Amino acid sequence: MSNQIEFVCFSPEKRLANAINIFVITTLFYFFGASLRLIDELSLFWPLNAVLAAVFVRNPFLNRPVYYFLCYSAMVIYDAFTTHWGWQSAIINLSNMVFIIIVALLLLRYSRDENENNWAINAFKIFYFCLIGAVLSSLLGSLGSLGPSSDYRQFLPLFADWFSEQFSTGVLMMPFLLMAKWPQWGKMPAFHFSKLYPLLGVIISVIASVVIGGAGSLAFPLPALIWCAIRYPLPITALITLLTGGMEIVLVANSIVVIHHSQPLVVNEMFSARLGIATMAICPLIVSVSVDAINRLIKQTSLRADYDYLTGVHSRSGLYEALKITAPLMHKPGQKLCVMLLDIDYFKRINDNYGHECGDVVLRAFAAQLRKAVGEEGLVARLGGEEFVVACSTNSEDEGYKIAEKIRQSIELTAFRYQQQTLFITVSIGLAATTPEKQSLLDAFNALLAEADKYLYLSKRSGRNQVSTSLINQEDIAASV
Ligand SMILES: Nc1nc2c(ncn2[C@@H]2O[C@H](COP(=O)(O)OP(=O)(O)OP(=O)(O)O)[C@@H](O)[C@H]2O)c(=O)[nH]1
Repeated sequence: MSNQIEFVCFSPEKRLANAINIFVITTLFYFFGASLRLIDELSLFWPLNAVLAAVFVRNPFLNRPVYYFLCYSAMVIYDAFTTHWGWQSAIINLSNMVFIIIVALLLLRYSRDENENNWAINAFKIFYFCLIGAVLSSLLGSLGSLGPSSDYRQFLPLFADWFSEQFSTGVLMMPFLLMAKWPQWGKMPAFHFSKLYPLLGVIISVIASVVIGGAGSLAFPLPALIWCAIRYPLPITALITLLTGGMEIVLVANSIVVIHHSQPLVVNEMFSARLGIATMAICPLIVSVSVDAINRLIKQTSLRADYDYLTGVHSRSGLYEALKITAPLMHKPGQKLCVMLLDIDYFKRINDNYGHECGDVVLRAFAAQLRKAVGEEGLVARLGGEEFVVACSTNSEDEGYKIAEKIRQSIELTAFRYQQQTLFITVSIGLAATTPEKQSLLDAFNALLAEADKYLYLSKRSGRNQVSTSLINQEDIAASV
């Protein structure tokens, strides 16, 4: 579980401060929960357990018996001062501790190492761990509430009340308490009103629950909440979900959302149930739409892995993108498109003699040298291994040949360094050029690449470290370089 907001009041070194703070937080939230209590000593919300479980998860160093004991003491002392003191208080508060300890330990044991991107998995875990914690603590709590001489037929309703409260408060609060982080105001994106649509959707659907009523109306905010999940960061979604869930519980408890009777609109239970089911049915659809969008994004991203990770020059797909988008803007009508295919000579020997890491260093330096020689106007890409391609627009074939020869010479003269070693390499180049008439630059490039490949082969066969091309009188130009 990510530890994004440190609870500044806790630190592994300050044990006394930790003890005092644990005591104070327990007392404060006990007071808060007690203030919200309704009938039968059960509360509508009992935030204390979720808050303390989150404190223990976010500060793993607090997970020691002494701090658990302090929590328990604070609860019992609060009871002693405000209501009653005795075995019933001891058992009921023990049930609180059961929830806190079980949920905290399970989350620490199974979720601590996962990063926050595993939200879906963590959310499931929070759900199940709260379920386990709520069942066990409610068993104890409802027994404690009943007392020895009570009517045991009351046990089930008491357990149901206790359980539903513990479980719902835990599931609603824990995600927010665990994911919350301070907003980074400096990095906030610009505000657009459209960003509020999902939140407005939640508000409108809660209002619809009040107006329409019935059991199904409780599901009305679900699609808008999923919309929030897609549009907002996790902590914000968790906060909105917490507020919406809390609001719904308050509305039902106060009969503002009536789930048993018809409301101002003439509705029956079936109407509400159908609406609720339809609302829920659309949620998987929303999720699937978002998953589809993510998949398309991933596909697009992998297609547009525009740069080679090792050398920083274009990858093959990046080069194609550039030939489609940027190169046509720079290529003037009548200019030549020159394509050079380059292959480092005997590169395998570098790997064999100095290791693969040295090979990587040489590839990186080679690519940098290539970019320098080609300049801003030309495109450089790594096709794979030690094979590179250069595409540039020139005013004549001679100019293309001169660039190729300049590259060849600069590589030959460069001292490549790896650790204490100084290495010299050479490169073989195949060159092809044409004036693209009706063809697109990309089509012309593909045709030239095949031709350049043939001349590269010729360069290799003729002894390497040379430029081969059919275009011009190479000796004349070489002499002029
Ligand atoms: N270090 C490193 N080596 C690579 C990389 N990609 C391919 N190679 C190596 O490049 C070498 C290419 O060897 P060959 O295709 O035999 O060519 P060569 O030794 O350059 O010989 P010629 O091309 O005939 O002059 C192989 O040893 C590959 O393992 C890489 O990313 N890093």
